[in-house]
Amino acid sequence: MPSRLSPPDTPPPVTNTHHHLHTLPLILTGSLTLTGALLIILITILLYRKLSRNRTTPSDLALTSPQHYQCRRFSYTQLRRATNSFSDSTQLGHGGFGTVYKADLPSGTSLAVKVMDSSAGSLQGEREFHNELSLSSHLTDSPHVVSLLGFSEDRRNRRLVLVYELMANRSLQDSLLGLKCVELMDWSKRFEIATDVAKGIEFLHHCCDPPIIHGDVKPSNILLDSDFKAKIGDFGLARVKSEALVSGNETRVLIEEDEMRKDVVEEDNGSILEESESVITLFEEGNNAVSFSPEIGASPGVVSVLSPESCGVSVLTVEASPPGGTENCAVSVLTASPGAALGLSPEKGSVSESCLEQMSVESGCKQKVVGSKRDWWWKQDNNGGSRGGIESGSVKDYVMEWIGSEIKKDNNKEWIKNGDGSSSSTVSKKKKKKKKRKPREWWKEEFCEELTRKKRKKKKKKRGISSISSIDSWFHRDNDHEQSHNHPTKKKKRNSIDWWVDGLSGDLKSVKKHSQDSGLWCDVNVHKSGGVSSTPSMRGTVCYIAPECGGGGGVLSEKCDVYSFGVLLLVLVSGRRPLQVTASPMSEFERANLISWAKQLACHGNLLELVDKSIHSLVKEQAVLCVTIALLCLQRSPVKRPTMKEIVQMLTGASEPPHLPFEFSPSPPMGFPFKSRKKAR
Ligand SMILES: Nc1ncnc2c1ncn2[C@@H]1O[C@H](COP(=O)(O)OP(=O)(O)OP(=O)(O)O)[C@@H](O)[C@H]1O
Repeated sequence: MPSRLSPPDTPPPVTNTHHHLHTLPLILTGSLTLTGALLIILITILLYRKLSRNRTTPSDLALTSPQHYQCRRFSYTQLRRATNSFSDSTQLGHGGFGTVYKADLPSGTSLAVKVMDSSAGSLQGEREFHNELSLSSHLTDSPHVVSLLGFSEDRRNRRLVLVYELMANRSLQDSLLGLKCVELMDWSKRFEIATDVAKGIEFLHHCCDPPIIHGDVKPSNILLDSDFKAKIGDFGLARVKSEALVSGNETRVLIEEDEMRKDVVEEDNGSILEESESVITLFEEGNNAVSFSPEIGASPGVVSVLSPESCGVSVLTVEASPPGGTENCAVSVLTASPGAALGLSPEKGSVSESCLEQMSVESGCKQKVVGSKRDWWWKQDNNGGSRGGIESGSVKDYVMEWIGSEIKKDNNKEWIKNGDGSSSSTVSKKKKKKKKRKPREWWKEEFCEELTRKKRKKKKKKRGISSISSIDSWFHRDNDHEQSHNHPTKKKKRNSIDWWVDGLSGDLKSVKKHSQDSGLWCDVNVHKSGGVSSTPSMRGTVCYIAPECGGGGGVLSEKCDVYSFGVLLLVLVSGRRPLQVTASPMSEFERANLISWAKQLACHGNLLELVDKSIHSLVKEQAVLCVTIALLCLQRSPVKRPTMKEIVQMLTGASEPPHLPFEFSPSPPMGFPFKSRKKAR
C-alpha cells in the first residue's frame, strides 16, 4: 500500500498580523512624535508671532486700537505706486513733520498722502499721526473740515502715512501768499473763505462733543478745494477740550515786581546778580510779571539775566557764583541781547560788545562770550516747557534781534540813518529837539531813546535792581493801552516798540526741530526781500498763537483758536504775512507787524488802509467788519474775545455788526464837548 506521504510539516504561514502588531507601536509612536513636533513648531510659531507683535512699535499697537478701525487702512504698496514711489513730482507740500504727496489711484481717484517724518527721534510726527487718527471720527460731519480718509504704514521702514481728500488748490498759504491766485483777488472769495473757516472752527468748538480745539489755525492749515472753498486741516496739534485744559507741572510762579526785587536781593548775596540787575527765566502773558527761578545766585547754574540798562537784554550763564562775593565768578554771555543784536548802542551808534564789557566791569566778574544766538534761543527753549516752546517774551526778544539783523544788513543802512544821512548815534539827540517826529522814525527813536534813558537811570542806581521793573516796562506793557483807557490817571507811556511787537507771541515748538535739522537758529524765514514768513515751516506759529497759549505750558482753550482766527482774518484782508518787511524797509517798517499796524489804523479810524490793494469788487462794509472782528479776536484778555459762534453770526449778518474794542476805537475830536457846550450857552 502506497504510503501516503504526509506533507512535510511546514511551518504555519506567518501572517502579517504579528508583524503589524510589532510595527504598530512604532508607527504610532512615530506619528505621535511627528504630531507633537508639529504642534510644538506651531505653538512656537504662534508664540513667536505673539511675542514679536508685543515687541512692535507703539505705532503698530496704536493702529490696532478701535478708533483706528474707523479709518480705512490703505495698502502701502498701492500708495507707493500711486505716488510714483513718493517722487518729488507728486509732492504737494512739506510741513514741519511730514511731506504731502498727490496719489493718483488706478480707479482715477486722487488723494493727498502725508508721509510722516520718520527721521530718528521724530516722535512729534508719530504723535501727530495718532492724534489725527484718534480725532478723525469726531470730524466727519462738517463740510468745513478736511476729511481724513485713512492711513497706511510701511512696517519695514517704519513709515506712517495719513490719507486725506485732495484739496486741489492746496493751502491758503500757497494760494494767497505764494501763488497769489487771481481767484483770491476777488473780495467775495476772501470773505467766503473767512466765513467758511469761522464755520469750521465753530463746528469744532460748538458741535463736537467734547469740543475740539484746533491749536494751530494758520493759512497753511486752511486748505482750498477746486472751487476755492476753505476747509480746516491738520489736526496734529488738536485736543479735545478736556485734555486741552492742561496747566499741570509747568505752573509758573508769578512774582509781583516788588516781591521780585526783594527776592533777588535776598538771593544774590552780593553775587553777580546784584550787579546784573535783573533776573528772568520765563515770561508770563500780559501780567507785567516775571517768573523767577529760585536757584538763581544760590548755586552754580544757568541763569538768564536781562540787563536793559546796560545794553538791552543779555542772557548770561552764571558758571560759578561763590557765596563770598563776585571776585572769582565767571559769567558767560551766551548771546547778544536784542539791543545788542540790534547793534544799537545809543552813545556809540554800534554794537553791544561795549555794553557787555561795561557790564563785566561793573559786575566785577570775568565774562566771556561762549555762545551764539542759537545758544540763547536754546536756552530760552529749555526754560520754556515741555513742548520745547518759548515764551512770548522771547518772541519779542527774537523779533528785536531780527530787527537788529535787518538793520545790520548793508542794504538797510538807511534804517539807522536820519533823512539827512546822519547816523543813528545822533538820532536821539536830534530827535529831542524836534517837536514832531517823522512817522517812519518812531521805532529807531524808541530804541535809542529807551536805551539811553535806561543807561542814565542805571548810573543813578548803581547797586539797585530796578531793572526788573525796567524789563517789565520795556517788554511787558501788554495791557497798557487798556489800562490807560480805563484809568487815565494811571496812564503809562507805551513806546513804539511795544506797539510794534504787540501780538507777536508764539509757541515756537518746532524751533528746536528746525534748528537741529537745518541749522537755522530760528525757523522764521527771512526772505531775500527782507520779508519774514512765519510759515510754512512753523508749527504753533509765532504771530498766530495766542499769548496765553505760548510756550507749551499755557492754557489751551477755544479762545486760543479765536485769537489765531483773528490773525488769519487780518492776513486774508491784507493779503500779506503777519510779520513782513518789504524791499523798501524804511517806508514799510511801521507796517511790518500786521497786528500792531491794524491796531494803530483802528485808533486812527482808518481800517480800510489795511485792505490788499490787489483786491477787486471790494465790499467796504465787509472789509471793515472783518478787521473789526479780527481786533476783537486779538484782545489780550481771552474772556473779552468773542466765541466762534458769535463770530459766525457777525460774519453772516445774523447779529449786529460789532464795535471795535474800546482801546482801539478812534478818540473823539479833542475839545468837542466844550465847544458844543459853549455854543449851547
Ligand atoms: N489734503 C491736502 N490736499 C492738498 N494739499 C495738501 C493737503 N494737505 C496738505 N497739503 C499741502 O501740503 C503742505 C504741507 O502740509 P502739512 O500739513 O504737512 O504742513 P503745514 O501745515 O504746511 O506745516 P506744519 O505741519 O508745520 O503745520 C500744505 O501747505 C499744503 O500745501
